Order: sequence, then structure tokens, then C-alpha cells
Amino acid sequence: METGDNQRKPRVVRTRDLRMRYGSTDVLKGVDLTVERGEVVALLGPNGAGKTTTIEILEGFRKRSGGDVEVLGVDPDHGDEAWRARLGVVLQSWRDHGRWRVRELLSYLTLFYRPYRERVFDPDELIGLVGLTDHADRRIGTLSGGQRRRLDVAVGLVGQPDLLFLDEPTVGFDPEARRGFHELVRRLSGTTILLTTHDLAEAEKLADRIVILVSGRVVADGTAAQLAARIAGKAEVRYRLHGEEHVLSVADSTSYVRELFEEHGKAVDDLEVRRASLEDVYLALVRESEHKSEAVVA
Ligand SMILES: Nc1ncnc2c1ncn2[C@@H]1O[C@H](COP(=O)(O)OP(=O)(O)OP(=O)(O)O)[C@@H](O)[C@H]1O
Repeated sequence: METGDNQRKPRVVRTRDLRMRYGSTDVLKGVDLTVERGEVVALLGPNGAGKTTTIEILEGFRKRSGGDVEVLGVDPDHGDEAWRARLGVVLQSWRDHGRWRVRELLSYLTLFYRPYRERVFDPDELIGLVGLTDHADRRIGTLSGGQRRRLDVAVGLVGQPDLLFLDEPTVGFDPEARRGFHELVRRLSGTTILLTTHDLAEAEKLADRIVILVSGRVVADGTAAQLAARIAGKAEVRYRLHGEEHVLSVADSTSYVRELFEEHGKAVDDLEVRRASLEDVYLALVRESEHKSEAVVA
């Protein structure tokens, strides 16, 4: 008999060799992606990499050209209403129902989920969770961009989903709204989430794992630290010496700094050592992959 440790973690999303072709253009070229229960996974990649296409296939909104896909144990091409009710989808902003009021819309949506879900959110609890209590009776058309986005998230959460898709959730947020949104996602701890974003700090803050997609292929998959280790080595050292600024990229920053102080002592000022950030890692991986695919095309 298998013990708990030996049991595989339940897969919420699994794709194998996922392919998508629009006309004669291959947009997804064999994507292998897994998301395990309780994980928050960020899908990153340059414009046109295929993130939205991937998400739409997983949501059952788009039919794939090839490969195997399972979401909550079901092929999305054959997902029924009960399966759909287990998903939470936050698309780009909710533009309909501008004349409806916030509480009214959420109460109405709970009716769709009730036949399929054991528990659905109480609308007022949900409104509190997304920080819209003061706006519960406002018409949706009068909400600000950030408030509307919070409502989008609430719409995705109504049915207490087993898997939540967030497509660029904080576009257009001011820094305070963004921080509020990040706290909200943390409060959902335990919910499996697949999100796309162009905000690398956001990915680093929220995601347990980061998957980078370039030109329809997964080029990296791991924690932020694991990705950093792939291009590890160099750190940027900045300092001022006799008033003159120096910026260097060095392999062993500890030895460099030790020797710098041994040689120049107190003449060294404003020292800063910066390890590779997720942005550095991301840009390096994207450049490397783009070069490789250009070489293949050439
Ligand atoms: N319905 C469609 N018909 C033809 N081509 C499409 C269609 N939808 C998307 N594409 C193309 O597929 C590619 C991938 O698009 P997709 O929207 O999945 O990228 P993305 O990674 O989400 O990009 P972004 O970061 O800009 O949102 C793009 O080159 C896009 O032009």
C-alpha cells in the first residue's frame, strides 16, 4: 500500500505536447505544463508567446489542435456544466451589466453555482474579501478601474472554485490597489491558481512556481530561486571610490568586496551588491530562447 509520502500529489492541470495552430501559424509547439493542488503558478512570457491561448484551452474556451490536456481530471473539450462550475475565471475586465449593483450581480451569479457546488460564497462575505464593502450598492458602471478588477476577481470566486485562472489580474492598478490585490490572493491560500502577468515582481511575490513560455514553448519551469540559479554566477557591485562611481559585474562578489576593502578601506563608499533579479533571469532566458528559435528559422 502506498503511504502518504509516496502518493503523487493530485494534478489539477496537466498538458502533454499541447499544440495550437491558427491557419498556418503554430502558436503552441508542444507545451508540457502541470499545476498541482494548492499551487500558485505564474505563466510568464513576451507578448504573443501563447499564454492566453494556453489558458483559454484549459478553460475550455478554445479547442486545441493537438496534444493531451486534463483539467481537474477532465478533457476541457468535453467539460460539462458541473466541471465548468469548479473553475473560476477572471478574464480581462467585466464590462457587462454596468447598470447592475455589485451585491446584486454577485447574488445573481451564486444561483448558477448552487446546483453544482456544496458551498458558494455568501455575497457580502465575498464583497468584504475583495475590499468592496463600501461599494456593495454602487452601480458597476460607476466603479473605478481597480474597483472593477476586484469585482472581476469576486466574479471568479463566487463558486469557491477548485482552480482559479487570473489573466493579467493587476493591469491598470495603482500601487496600493496592487498591494491590496496581492494580499487578497494570499488570503485565498489553498486555492489552486494559474495566473498570467507581465509584472515580474508580482510573479515572484505570488507564485510558488514560474513557467516561462517563449514562442509557444516552455523554456523554464521552477521556483524563482531555481530560475535564478540557471543564470547564477554574476552579481552587480556598485560603489564610490574617492568620489568616483564604479559599476562592475563580478563572479565572486564576496571576494571582490573583501579585496576592495583591504586595498582601499574607508575610501570605499555607497557600496551595493545586487544579485540577479527575476527580471534579469527572465530577460536572459527570453533572449537565449529567441536566439535559438531565430537560428532554427534561419
Ligand atoms: N484567434 C486567433 N487567430 C489567429 N491568431 C491568433 C488568435 N489568437 C491569438 N493569435 C496569435 O497567437 C499568438 C499567441 O497569442 P496569445 O494571445 O496567446 O499570446 P499571449 O502570450 O497571451 O500574449 P500577450 O502577452 O500579448 O497577451 C499571437 O501571435 C497571436 O497573434
